Amino acid sequence: MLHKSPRPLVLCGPSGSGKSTLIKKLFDEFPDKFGFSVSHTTRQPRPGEEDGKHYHFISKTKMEDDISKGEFIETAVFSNNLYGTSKKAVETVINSGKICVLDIEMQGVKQIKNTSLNPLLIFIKPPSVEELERRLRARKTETEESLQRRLNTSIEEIKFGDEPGNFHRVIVNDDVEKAYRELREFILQELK
Ligand SMILES: Nc1ncnc2c1ncn2[C@@H]1O[C@H](COP(=O)(O)OP(=O)(O)OP(=O)(O)O)[C@@H](O)[C@H]1O
Repeated sequence: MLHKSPRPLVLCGPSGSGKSTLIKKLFDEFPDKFGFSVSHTTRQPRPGEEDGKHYHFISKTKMEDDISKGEFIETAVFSNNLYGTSKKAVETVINSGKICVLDIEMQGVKQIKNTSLNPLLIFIKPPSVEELERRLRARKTETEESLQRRLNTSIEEIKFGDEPGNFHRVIVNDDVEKAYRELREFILQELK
């Protein structure tokens, strides 16, 4: 018998809002249930990031070439770098029988709404832009310039997240355990 695959999950939110932290908790608790759609990016790896696990790190020319061949579901320019989800990345997870989890930004969400993927859309919202700045500074992954770019973009992203109808759920990541409980309950309820 054919089984319809469960809806993919999309987590979106400003850089530093806590998407990776929450996704990691979900994978730690349910290693066999969820699988991560590994995005492509032209940005440099951060310390500890593995090619093929956190991202597929790719050159700008190769990525532009693959985009023109129609290999991507969504692409975005963020902080001077290209990001995107390849059709293959999502297929790999779905074919493994797991629920596909995508971490994508605002432009990608707009594009994915026009596909047949029909994902559950979750916005991870920081308690404030000031707190977002504190977290990004504490993470020590950004230069002053890329930090400012991320903070500037976050204002528009938060507006998009708050707009009724754009997401199925908005989760404020104030206390991380509380945010995770809310995420977990929402997902398990929706995917029952
Ligand atoms: N509720 C929280 N309270 C305090 N710090 C947090 C909280 N959630 C996440 N953090 C910390 O904030 C930083 C940003 O979180 P994280 O890297 O998960 O964000 P992100 O949304 O995945 O960012 P990016 O889009 O840049 O990858 C990390 O150092 C993380 O440990």
